[in-house]
Amino acid sequence: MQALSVDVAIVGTGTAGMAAYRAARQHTESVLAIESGPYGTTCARVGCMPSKLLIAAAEAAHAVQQAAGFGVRVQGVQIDGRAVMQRVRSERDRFVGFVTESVDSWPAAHRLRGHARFVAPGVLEVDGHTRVKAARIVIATGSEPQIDPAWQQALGERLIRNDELFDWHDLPRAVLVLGAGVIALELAQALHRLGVRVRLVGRSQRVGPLTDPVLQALSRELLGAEIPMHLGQPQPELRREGDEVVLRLDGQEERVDWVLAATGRRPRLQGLGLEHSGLPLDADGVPPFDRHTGQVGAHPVFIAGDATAELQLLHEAADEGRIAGDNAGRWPDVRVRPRRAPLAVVFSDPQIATVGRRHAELLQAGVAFETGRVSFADQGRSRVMRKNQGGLHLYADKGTGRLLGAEMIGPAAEHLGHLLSWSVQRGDTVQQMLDSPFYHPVVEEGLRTALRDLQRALRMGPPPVERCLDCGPGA
Ligand SMILES: Cc1cc2nc3c(=O)[nH]c(=O)nc-3n(C[C@H](O)[C@H](O)[C@H](O)COP(=O)(O)OP(=O)(O)OC[C@H]3O[C@@H](n4cnc5c(N)ncnc54)[C@H](O)[C@@H]3O)c2cc1C
Ligand SMILES: NC(=O)c1ccc[n+]([C@@H]2O[C@H](COP(=O)([O-])OP(=O)(O)OC[C@H]3O[C@@H](n4cnc5c(N)ncnc54)[C@H](O)[C@@H]3O)[C@@H](O)[C@H]2O)c1
Repeated sequence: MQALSVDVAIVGTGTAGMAAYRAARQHTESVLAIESGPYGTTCARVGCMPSKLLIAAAEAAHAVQQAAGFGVRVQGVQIDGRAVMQRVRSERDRFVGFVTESVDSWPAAHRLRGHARFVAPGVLEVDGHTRVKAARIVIATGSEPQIDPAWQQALGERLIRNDELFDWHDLPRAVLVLGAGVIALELAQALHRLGVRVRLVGRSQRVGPLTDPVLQALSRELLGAEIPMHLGQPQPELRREGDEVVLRLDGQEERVDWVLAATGRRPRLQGLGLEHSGLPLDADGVPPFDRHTGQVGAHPVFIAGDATAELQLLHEAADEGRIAGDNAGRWPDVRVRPRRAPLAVVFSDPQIATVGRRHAELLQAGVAFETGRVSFADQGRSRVMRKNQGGLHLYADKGTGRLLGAEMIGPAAEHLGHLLSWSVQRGDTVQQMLDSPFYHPVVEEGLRTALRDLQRALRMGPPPVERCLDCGPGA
């Protein structure tokens, strides 16, 4: 067996691992990045990018189908499933190509292929061919779908994950989506809009990530009006029949080609030999770590990205990788790094965004806060575009009026979410936000209405003017 000794070993070359590699290399040339799967990152290969490519095709189909609402009639619309999937795959491959080019540019001595696992503290064995002694280790192994093994057994290869979906060469006839979280909503709606017969089955009544009860109910109502949903089904009755899966729902049988499991992702830590690492593990088997340094206790081990079981998002993985890699490189001079305000977006239609501290987190922490609300049902620009549905709730600290967080489902949530998270990070007060420019007619005028409502709730401003004409019609 080959024996290597390095300053920093990085397990996993996804987004977090690649960022860790670059940061560690600022301090030492003795870096080894170990990868067991294909290069290219989850985000580019089977996550963010192919899902948004599929959604983009679905948006195009939906826009054509909705054109009649503007008096524009389109006849003979056809969705060419093969062409849709061809574009998804070829654009996906282009994004993956950029990533692999980057990894290929690293010195060969810095790259090792194979599955790494701890055999002792500071020692990794890679596929039985190499033993690596590392002064510092970064765990950046990502996450994997958590799937009920009983479904796997009953459905075999008809039960798929997002990974398989993006390799389709054509759109199927019918798909059952298990779960009502982020992946389920994005993919179920996209497939539905592309003409696939979709059934979404959720175990509870919850739809998507919003925790504010009013907005959670609105998510259920708005998305449930379009995507055929069966909620409150903890044990759906599923059986395989040849190449089909038969689902029994409310006494009726449905036949689908595929069952997409979108039931959450857990850190990919099994098989990593953590029991030999000398690291403490929490009840879920994850090493507790400091999110400002990435360090696990006082050990020379750092963890980053989806492997942390925290926010499973691309920008968080990149930040965590940079922090962990920099600290692994500079160890023992470990530095504390500030983190960004939380921001998460679901690319459903309407989009969903959460910013800063969510409603449930504020309640749980016993924070004294007020809420400002706006409905987009009558918001001017949203109505112009026939996107006038949804709501935005803003939460601000009583006494200081600082924005703490927001939840929304509605038009342009990806953009409003950014404005709001920047304000949360800066510590803006509601008054400072209201003093900022608002153009007319834009969706952001809806945000201004919510800010005015919040200012009134905080008792820091007058009640908002009903149908304020100097704000512009429909603001
Ligand atoms: C369908 C889908 C859509 C998504 N959409 C978005 C989005 O729109 N926006 C967003 O912000 N986020 C999105 N995400 C989340 C985002 O993709 C992840 O948060 C991010 O990719 C995590 O990066 P990572 O580096 O932690 O993990 P990964 O990129 O998965 O990298 C981990 C690497 O570690 C390797 N590895 C694991 N174990 C070992 C081992 N023992 N030895 C060697 N190598 C190992 C794996 O092979 C893998 O290459 C999406 C995720 C999915 C699944
Ligand atoms: N737009 C984005 O940024 C984006 C898109 C896709 C994925 N992601 C990331 O990927 C992560 C994983 O996505 P996800 O949708 O798999 O997770 P999720 O946590 O959003 O949703 C999981 C869903 O599965 C259900 N579920 C869990 N266990 C179940 C069981 N045993 N039976 C039936 N249902 C069950 C839950 O009730 C929930 O509806 C997200 O948390 C997110 O961080 C982000």
